[in-house]
Amino acid sequence: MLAIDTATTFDSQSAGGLLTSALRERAADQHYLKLNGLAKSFGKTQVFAEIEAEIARGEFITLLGPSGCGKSTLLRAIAGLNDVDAGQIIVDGHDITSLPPQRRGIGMVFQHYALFPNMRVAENVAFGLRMKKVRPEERERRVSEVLRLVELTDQAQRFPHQLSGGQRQRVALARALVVEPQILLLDEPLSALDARIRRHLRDQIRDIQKSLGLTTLFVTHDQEEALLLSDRIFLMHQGRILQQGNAESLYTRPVDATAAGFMGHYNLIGRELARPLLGYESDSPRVALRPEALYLQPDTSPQGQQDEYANFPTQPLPDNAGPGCPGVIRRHQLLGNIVRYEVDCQGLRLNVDVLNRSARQLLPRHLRVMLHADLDEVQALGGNETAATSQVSHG
Ligand SMILES: Nc1ncnc2c1ncn2[C@@H]1O[C@H](COP(=O)(O)OP(=O)(O)OP(=O)(O)O)[C@@H](O)[C@H]1O
Repeated sequence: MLAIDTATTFDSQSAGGLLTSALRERAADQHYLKLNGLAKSFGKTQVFAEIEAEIARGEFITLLGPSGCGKSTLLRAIAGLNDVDAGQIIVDGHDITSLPPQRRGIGMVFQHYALFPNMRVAENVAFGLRMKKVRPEERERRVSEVLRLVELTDQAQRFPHQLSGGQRQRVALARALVVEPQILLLDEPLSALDARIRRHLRDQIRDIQKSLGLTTLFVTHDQEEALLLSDRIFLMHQGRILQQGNAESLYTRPVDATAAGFMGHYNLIGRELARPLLGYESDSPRVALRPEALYLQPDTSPQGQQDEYANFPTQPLPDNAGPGCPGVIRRHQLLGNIVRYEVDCQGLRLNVDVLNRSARQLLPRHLRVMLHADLDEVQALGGNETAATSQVSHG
């Protein structure tokens, strides 16, 4: 009896202990990389300020924003290539803010692959290990492993000038990975590549990152790339993180007009037009609506051009469709499987996306249409659209 009691007590204590340490570990994993109040200026130019972020172990984060908003400088600061004026960078509980780059355990790939032209692929990849005085047999094992990972085994003995742009960038990636970094930083690694290679390498990077569970920060100004790749996106504007969240929350719930303007080709509509145009009452000064949340129908009023509606693309209206507002097609752009129409309505030019099913269904310029909004998708926006408030939405 006593033995059983003792055993029970012992078990529950050890289980409790295990549980606590598992919880502690999980909590530490959630805050694996912390950026606390980072700020940086070059002379009088403030590049970024008040950067606050918590990144989980294994997360893929994209820093997204227009040119000059401070993405690269922030990434370089995390790598230790730039110092910061204020704030801390914490990795796994350790403050690395003042450590030199080589002691941070961070790998970085730049837009322009800085490979050594006189070294073969395998030597380029082995360089970091050589610097760390890793033994030759271990070096060889790790180089061949990482070359296999980036699918370059067959190119190991080539020189950089004998490789395509995509292959060179994969060498750069292999070079960053071979030293087994804790964090991988990618500064627009795809932007010098053509569209097809870019898509392939993008998928490859994501697969490798997932298979290694590697905490990764990726810089781009391409919103499609950000939406496709990321666990979370940090949308940057003028040196601040304007909004952070997963792709769905950034795309469908922008915090303000700046975020809306950058993320989804949103239509921004002032309060005074929201009612006549959409049939939407708003207390906010502006509302935003994605192009795919607007629907086109033939104009059945006497002014409509009945004989031109024969091939009108059928688009069932959503349950909560607005009453409709007459408009006129001004032009269209073909975006692959989407046709984006510009439609004039109440003095505004609005973007409307329609599935590109058939060339016969393309709507001609000057056609009169009715425009209906999906009222469930209307986003009311705050007043100060350029304010750099940071909203965290893990949604
Ligand atoms: N070494 C430097 N000295 C002075 N100003 C700099 C320096 N590096 C960057 N800047 C300035 O800091 C601002 C942010 O630059 P940064 O390269 O971080 O932006 P970015 O968002 O990465 O832009 P891009 O997408 O064009 O690369 C820019 O105004 C740039 O001119």
